[in-house]
Order: sequence, then structure tokens, then C-alpha cells
Amino acid sequence: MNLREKRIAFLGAGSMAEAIIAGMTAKQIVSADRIIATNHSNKERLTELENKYGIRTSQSKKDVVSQSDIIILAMKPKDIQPAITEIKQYLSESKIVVSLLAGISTRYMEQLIGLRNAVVRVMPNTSAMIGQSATTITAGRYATISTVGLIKQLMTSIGTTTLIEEEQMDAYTALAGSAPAFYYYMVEAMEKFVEEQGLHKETAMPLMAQTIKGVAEMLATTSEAPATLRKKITSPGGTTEAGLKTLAQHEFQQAVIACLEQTTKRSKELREMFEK
Ligand SMILES: NC(=O)C1=CN([C@@H]2O[C@H](COP(=O)(O)OP(=O)(O)OC[C@H]3O[C@@H](n4cnc5c(N)ncnc54)[C@H](OP(=O)(O)O)[C@@H]3O)[C@@H](O)[C@H]2O)C=CC1
Ligand SMILES: O=C(O)[C@@H]1CCC=N1
Repeated sequence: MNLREKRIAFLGAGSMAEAIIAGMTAKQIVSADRIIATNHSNKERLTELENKYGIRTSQSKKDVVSQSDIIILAMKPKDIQPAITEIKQYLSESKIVVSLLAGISTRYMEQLIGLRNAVVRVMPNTSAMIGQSATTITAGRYATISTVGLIKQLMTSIGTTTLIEEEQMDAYTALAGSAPAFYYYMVEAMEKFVEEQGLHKETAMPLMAQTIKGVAEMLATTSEAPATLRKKITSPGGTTEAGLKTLAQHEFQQAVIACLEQTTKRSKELREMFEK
């Protein structure tokens, strides 16, 4: 299957759809004129995406779905049922359905569709915008190996891809889908420190970004455990040790673990709430 010949539809034109459209069009894996997007009702937003990325848009679900080979579901989990009901009549079995929705299972989507379409669940993150998403992928029961390969190839245009078992998706949603927000939250705290210390934001922000980038590269390219890397920074009686002690006093690790547990739990809850 050649990806360049495929026509791709986005049902939902919010922040995640935009991040993926930006990544895909920048890498030219799919040409912009093969991408079409629609949303619930916000026409202005569709015009914005058309102007920004040169994609096509339409307010007609029929046009969008009938003209496409790969349908990317990019609405909120609460909207899945009405969204599939609206497009069901235009969904022939050859169309591949890709879902970005947190929590919602392939089985439920297959049930809503009522045919034997290949359904593939992906969990990207907003770093897709710059081709740096860490995307996990899992397949529904009618998706063949070649279909999964095609979607993997498509998602490679926005960053790395990893195939996982569907039951692990809730936890990976925490670790990679939602996690950028947790790292940003930490940087927001550092921003407050920058202000408190009277430092120049223009100087401090790039230093913080480079520090995170360096940490990410060290984790990705050295074979050393995070604890080993941390210990190499921590001189006995030095500055880092003083900082780490304070984090431990504030139960930093427990807070992070609780945060990831709650995120995972919420993904499961979304499934319970919206799979009727
Ligand atoms: N944001 C993120 O970091 C990530 C999000 N996701 C998942 O991606 C999905 C989208 O999230 P996000 O982009 O943040 O959400 P947004 O709220 O930014 O966008 C939701 C979009 O869905 C549209 N919509 C609502 N109902 C329908 C419908 N029936 N048919 C077509 N479009 C519809 C809305 O249209 P309108 O504006 O007209 O109402 C809007 O364009 C969610 O399911 C989320 O779980 C996954 C990974 C990361
Ligand atoms: O907050 C959410 O529900 C979505 C899913 C992962 C990131 N954002």
C-alpha cells in the first residue's frame, strides 16, 4: 500500500488534529491536497487550517468521508457515538479508521461502525507539531499487518512510533500522550523561580529548553539508568543534593507516580463513561 496515494480525512479539527496536520505536511509524507478536515460546526477554524497548511476542508461529513481512504477520528471521547453515527452510512469496509481518542477501545468503535473496518488506535502527543511525537499504536481485530504498517508509516511523519497491546494504552496515554503537560507544568514552576530571582526570561527560557533537550538526549542515547545519570550530577554536600533533598521532603516522586496513576485511571473512566 502506497501512503502517497492515500487520501486522509480528519474528523475533528482541534489542537491534536492540527499538530498532526502540521507534522505530516512539513515532512511531505502526504501532500496537503490529499488531506481534508471537518469539525462539528466551527467554520472559521476550518478556514484557518486551510490557509495555514493548504489542506482542504468541508462541512459535509459525506464529502469528507466518501473522498478518503484513511479516516482519522480527532474529536473528544464524549463525541464518539454521535460522530460515528453521522458518518456510518459513508464508511465502506475498505476505509481505515484511525482513532486518537483517549480511552475509547477499538472493540467499541468496531461495534459502532458495525462493519469489518480496520480500526487502529494511536496515542500521539502535541510534539507532533514539530515531528517529535512519541506515538503508541494498537490495532483492532480487523486490522491486517499491512494496514498497521501503513498507519505506522503515516505516524512516523510526526515522530517515533511504538506498537503496544491495547490493554497498555491507558498507561501509555499517561506516559506519552498527557506527559508533555506534566513537563510543561514543571517548567511553569521554574518560570516562577526565574521571576522570583529577577532573571531575564529571554535568557532563562532557552537555557531551560536546552537543559530538557540535553536530558532527553542523554536518556535516549546513553544506556545509563536515570538514577545513575542523576547520581553523576549529585556531588556529596553539593548544590544538587540540597535540591533533591527538598524534592524528597515534598514527596516529589510520590506526586509524579500519583499523577500518572490518576491519568491512567481517567483513561479507563472515559471508556466506562462513553462506551454505552
Ligand atoms: N490534545 C492532546 O494533547 C491529545 C489529544 N488526544 C485525543 O485527541 C482528541 C482530540 O483532542 P483535542 O484536539 O485536544 O480536542 P479539541 O477540543 O481541540 O478538538 C475537538 C474537535 O472535535 C470536533 N468535533 C466535535 N464533534 C465532532 C463530530 N461529531 N464530528 C467531527 N468533529 C467533531 C470539534 O469541532 P468544533 O470545534 O466545531 O466543535 C473540534 O474540532 C481527543 O479524543 C483526545 O483524547 C490524543 C493525544 C493527545
Ligand atoms: O487530556 C486528554 O484527555 C488528552 C489525551 C492525551 C492528551 N490529551
